[in-house]
Amino acid sequence: MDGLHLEDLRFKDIGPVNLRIGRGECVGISGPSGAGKTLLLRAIADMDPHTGNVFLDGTESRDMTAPEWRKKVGLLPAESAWWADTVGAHFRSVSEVWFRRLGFEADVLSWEISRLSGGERQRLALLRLLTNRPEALLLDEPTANLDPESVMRVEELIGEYRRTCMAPVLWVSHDPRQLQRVASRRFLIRDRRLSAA
Ligand SMILES: Nc1ncnc2c1ncn2[C@@H]1O[C@H](COP(=O)(O)OP(=O)(O)OP(=O)(O)O)[C@@H](O)[C@H]1O
Repeated sequence: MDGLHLEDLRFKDIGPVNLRIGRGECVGISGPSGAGKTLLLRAIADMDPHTGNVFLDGTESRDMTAPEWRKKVGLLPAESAWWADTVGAHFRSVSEVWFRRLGFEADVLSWEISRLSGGERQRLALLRLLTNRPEALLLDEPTANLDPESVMRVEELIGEYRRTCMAPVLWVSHDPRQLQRVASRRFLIRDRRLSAA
C-alpha cells in the first residue's frame, strides 16, 4: 500500500491513531497546546516509545534500522538542532535555487549559527531536511516564526517538493487558514483522540 500508513498507533496515553496519507497527499493536524501533536510526529519518526505499526509504501518501520527509517521519514521539529559552527557545515549537498527561493543568498553557507534569527533557523532547517530527500515529511509548525512573505515561500516550496517527489506530508499547524491552503484533509488531536476537523 503506497504512502504513509498509521495502524493502531498509541503513544503516551493517546490513540489509537489510524490514518493513511497517500503519496503526494498533505494531511493537516491541529489541536490545543499540549494535545500531543508533536508526540504524534515523534512516534511516527520512531523517536519516542509507541505501540502499533507505521508503514511507508508497505514497509514497516520495524523492518529498518531507526536511522534508515528517519532518513526516509523526515521530521522537521519545531525547534531545530545545530551542532557545527557554520550553516554550510550542516549541508552535504546544496541547491542554490532552493536557498534563493527561501530568501537567502549563497553566502548564507558561511554564516555563524549563533547569528541566526528564529525565522532563519526555521527556513534553513527545512532546506537541510529537503536536501536529504526524505520520502515522507512530518512538519511541526514549519512556519511558526516567519513573516507572511516567508510563510508563502515555505508553503510553495513544500508543495512543490510534495508534488515532485510524491511525498506524503503530515503538517502540524495552529493556523486553520494555513491548513485550508496546504492540506486536502484535516484532523484534530483533542482529548487523547484523533478526529476529523
Ligand atoms: N518527554 C516527555 N515526557 C513526558 N511528557 C511529555 C514529554 N514530551 C511531551 N510531554 C507531554 O505530552 C503532552 C503533549 O505534548 P506535545 O509536545 O505533543 O504537545 P503539542 O500538541 O505539540 O503542543 P504545542 O501545540 O504546544 O506544541 C504535553 O502535556 C507534554 O507536556
